[in-house]
Amino acid sequence: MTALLSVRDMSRSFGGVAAVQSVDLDVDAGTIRAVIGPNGAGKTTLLDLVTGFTKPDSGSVEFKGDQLVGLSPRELPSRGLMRTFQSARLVPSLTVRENVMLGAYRFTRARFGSDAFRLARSRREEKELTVRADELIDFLDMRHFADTLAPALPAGAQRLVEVARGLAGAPDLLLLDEPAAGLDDSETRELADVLRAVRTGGISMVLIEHNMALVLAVSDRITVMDAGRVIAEGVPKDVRGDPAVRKAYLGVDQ
Ligand SMILES: Nc1ncnc2c1ncn2[C@@H]1O[C@H](COP(=O)(O)OP(=O)(O)OP(=O)(O)O)[C@@H](O)[C@H]1O
Repeated sequence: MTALLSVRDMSRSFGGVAAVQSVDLDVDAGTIRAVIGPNGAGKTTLLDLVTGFTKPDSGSVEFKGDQLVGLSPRELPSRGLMRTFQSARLVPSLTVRENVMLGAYRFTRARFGSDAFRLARSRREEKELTVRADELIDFLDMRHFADTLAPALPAGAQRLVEVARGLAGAPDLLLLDEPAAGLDDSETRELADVLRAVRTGGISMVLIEHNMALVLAVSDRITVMDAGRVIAEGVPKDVRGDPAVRKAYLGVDQ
């Protein structure tokens, strides 16, 4: 089976720091791939390399058979790739619904055509986007927040809005950078249910996460990084028992 996403021999240094060194990463269609590792392991840099926010020193990224290296981040949503960020990047002057709608703008075509035509189309598209955003907001059980300005939300809820915005782009692959940061235990369990439902809906995911309960609950395969390198890869049961992982990630020597 060909992987949906295939990262090969990816490297990037910043000055003397080898943030990512010869990393391979595969994500099969319909699966969740977790990337874990201690602070500074290179997880976010890897995501930045895949999504064009950082240029690699060397390496390739194949997604649905196309090379992504050299593309700008803006080009990726229309190819079916969406991401979230480590700290929520919601637009503070917009409501939850409007923030979610932003994720779906790749579906709008109103910028083409004559003015009158454009206006009519833009109204219709705005309505479609609203319906789409509300479906996702309902899916995340956040209808009571739909008209709230994003900064007024609790931190945990803001993370979920980021996830909803990513889903609004109807991606084939959603890259999630620490979606459980700031969530309490019950919110994290809800997030696990959401991610499983998203996978059932056919969307694959890369999950960068420190919360091991979430990682073990939802991941099909786990990649473990330390100091820029992959030190282990496999199904959760095997990775959890790997001595190198326990030493590097959990700080235990047995
Ligand atoms: N733009 C940059 N300039 C200089 N150094 C950088 C830059 N981005 C990342 N680094 C360094 O690269 C290394 C990997 O950082 P990265 O943020 O990818 O790790 P991480 O695994 O995501 O960590 P965390 O779990 O804390 O988010 C770190 O040593 C970091 O300081």
